[in-house]
Amino acid sequence: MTSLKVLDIISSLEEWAQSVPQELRDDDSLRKRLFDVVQKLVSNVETPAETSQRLLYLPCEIMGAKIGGDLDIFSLLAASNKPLSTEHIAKSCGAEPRLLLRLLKYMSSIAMVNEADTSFWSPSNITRNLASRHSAAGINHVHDSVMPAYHALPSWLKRREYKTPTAKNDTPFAQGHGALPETTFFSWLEQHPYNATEFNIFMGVHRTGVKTWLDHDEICHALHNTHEAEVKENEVAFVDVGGGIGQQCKALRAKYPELKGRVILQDLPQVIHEAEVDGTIEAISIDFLEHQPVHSANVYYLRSVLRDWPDAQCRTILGHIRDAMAAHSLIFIDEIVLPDRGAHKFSTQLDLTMLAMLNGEARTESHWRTLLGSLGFKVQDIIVYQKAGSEAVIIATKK
Ligand SMILES: C[S@@+](CC[C@H](N)C(=O)[O-])C[C@H]1O[C@@H](n2cnc3c(N)ncnc32)[C@H](O)[C@@H]1O
Repeated sequence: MTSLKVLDIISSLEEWAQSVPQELRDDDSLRKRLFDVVQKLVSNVETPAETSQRLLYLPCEIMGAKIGGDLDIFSLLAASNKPLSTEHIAKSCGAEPRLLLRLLKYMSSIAMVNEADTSFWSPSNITRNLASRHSAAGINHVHDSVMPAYHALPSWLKRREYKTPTAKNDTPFAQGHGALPETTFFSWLEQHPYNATEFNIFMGVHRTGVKTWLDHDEICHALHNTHEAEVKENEVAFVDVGGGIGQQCKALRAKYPELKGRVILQDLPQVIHEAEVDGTIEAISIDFLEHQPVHSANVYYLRSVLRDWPDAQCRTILGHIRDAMAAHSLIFIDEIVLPDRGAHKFSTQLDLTMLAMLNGEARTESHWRTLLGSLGFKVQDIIVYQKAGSEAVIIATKK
């Protein structure tokens, strides 16, 4: 007979599944604890048949999200103050009602939308999470650019005898897309403007809702100390190396409008072309594998850049920066710093994605220290600002 305690816990969880208690909404650390424990519990109680159901049909989830985004179903439902009929949604997105009903039934079975009544639909928590242009860009990027690389990874690893790649070419990405081995993800984007736009939008906001380096006092303190000590009007306060379309430069200017000195965004020409910056930020096209044209800046900042490259290319990129640094310059490496044990799924799945896309890698703390030490950097601090994803800023000077 089932014990009363187990029944009580199940009833509470059933209640919470209907409506999350306010306490959990208000306290993010409690919410995260519940999120982690429920995931662990599911994997501990599932049967072999349930494990198969979960794993074998996993790609259907991203497919469902892609189709829902293509048809604008999520934003339509999220904006509506009453449940919408299948016919109403069909009219709005141009799909055949009979087919749309099948799609919506799948989406509701995984809580991507809510089945309010027979053939009537309302938004769920996931619908709202997926309703923005930014979420759509992430889904489009993974579905259209990343999935072929995931598919190729197992056979690519077998062919390469399960060894860490050392070159930037011959990637699972190139194999999966049927491209020439010398094609890298970044060179491929030049020929695929739609994918480039989705990737750049996704990069700008891929951490929406989570803390960033600018939310952390110790990191900002390091930035400010350098700033007060060294920067005059026309000196360089901050360079975002491989900064994409400029989100972090803009966030920095917004947080510190009084910051003196130039703020510079650097990226490939085709990305700089799409940069969304105003007159307070200078945008410069560079190839960071070739050179670092800005000398003696206060801070050289690299976010999610070095994970894209094997060690050899990281050495080249970092070597150019080191040569451009003055004694007072700091380098801020905003990256995954994996713990030696107990890494979270958010960072290990990113590590495999970097391997599949770019022969890249998420590195452990000891790996970072060895790499930076051998290049003539002195690590001053490693500040973890997002524990689950092991997101940290490594602050270093030139030795
Ligand atoms: C993963 S994205 C990170 C973008 C940004 N730092 C962020 O966190 O949102 C890597 C960036 O490196 C840029 N990149 C790749 N190869 C480059 C190169 N050779 N020179 C300069 N930038 C490059 C890409 O265009 C892209 O914007």
